[in-house]
Amino acid sequence: MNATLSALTNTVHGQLIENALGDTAPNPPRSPRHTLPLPSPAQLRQRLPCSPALHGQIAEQRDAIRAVLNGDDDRLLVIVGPCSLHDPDSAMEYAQRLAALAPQVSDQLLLVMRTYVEKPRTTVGWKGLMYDPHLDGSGDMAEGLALSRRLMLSIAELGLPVATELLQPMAAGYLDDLLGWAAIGARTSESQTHREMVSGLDLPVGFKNGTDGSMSVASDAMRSAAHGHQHFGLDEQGRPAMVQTRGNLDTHLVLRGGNGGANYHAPAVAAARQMLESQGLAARLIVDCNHANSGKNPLLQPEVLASVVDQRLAGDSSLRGVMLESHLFDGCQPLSGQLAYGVSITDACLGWEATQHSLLCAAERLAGN
Ligand SMILES: O=C[C@H](O)[C@H](O)COP(=O)(O)O
Ligand SMILES: C=C(OP(=O)(O)O)C(=O)O
Repeated sequence: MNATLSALTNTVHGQLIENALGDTAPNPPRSPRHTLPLPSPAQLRQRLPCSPALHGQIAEQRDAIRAVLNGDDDRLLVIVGPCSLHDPDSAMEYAQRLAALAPQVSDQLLLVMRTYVEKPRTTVGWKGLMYDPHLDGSGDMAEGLALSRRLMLSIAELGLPVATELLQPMAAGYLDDLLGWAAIGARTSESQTHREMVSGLDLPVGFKNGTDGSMSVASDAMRSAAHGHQHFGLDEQGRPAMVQTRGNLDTHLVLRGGNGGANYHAPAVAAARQMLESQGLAARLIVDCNHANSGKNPLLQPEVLASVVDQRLAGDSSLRGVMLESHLFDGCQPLSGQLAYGVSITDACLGWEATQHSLLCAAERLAGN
């Protein structure tokens, strides 16, 4: 390994780019990139298979989520869990708690676990378990893919529907058979490549509004993804392929706020609904309670959730779901030194106790108690 590569593997995250590109980096690599082989999606699926029973469960969960989003089931969809998974033990402890809560609220809420293994970064930072499972910048993506798939399988085996953000279209084939729901994030809703990918997925997908608050990038995305496409992609064996898709009608808008502030209050929700309807799209909305809707203060998420419940009780049936960023404990921590157990290393989260309390309250209020 040359000196720059070894500096990359030994350096704390956040310093990586500086060390790789900075003036002081010894022996910069001659080639601007270096490649290492990865297994194909088919190889990983064969190594970590989804059993026929689990496959059936996931198909039923997708239909249940579709029924909520279409309004055939008037429960509220709740996509809840860590901003990112970085430690299998705390991820599984969280999943076990959520799986125990799910039946207590299932008359009113359909719980789905955020199982996020890829993180879009504003500039640079840790990009998720799939990219760097050892949390040390070594970028062991082969292990990252396997660990991500193993975790999703274990969470699904607890009976929970699994949700993730699909960020790298080439990586979707390693995991998409395990998903009940997927998001396209605020930074990629405008991307044609992501819209093409969604058009070939057989699952409900939420497009987030842009980081600037623009809702039209998401409605354009919904219209694009509803169409069939022909696009460049990979087949199951990882070979370059022309992919032909059928179009995905199970998409919706996720309101996450933007640079101008929150967009979960009734006037913004009404504007979103009107915009969708004026374009011939179904008015199906999910409110992300964190990000710009909480001003990145995760402890405000219960207030956002309570507002969605108020709006539902006042008769707004376009609000079909919410998303919460929640971990075992409140807050977040930098990725350096000894990490505290159950605390996010990306966006700050709401701790489990407050999460459970707000979901129980929401269920009780929706039940009319
Ligand atoms: O939810 C996650 C973050 O908001 C997103 O990944 C961007 O994070 P960053 O601005 O810290 O890079
Ligand atoms: C990155 C996320 O959100 P957004 O795309 O809204 O910033 C997320 O939900 O993890």
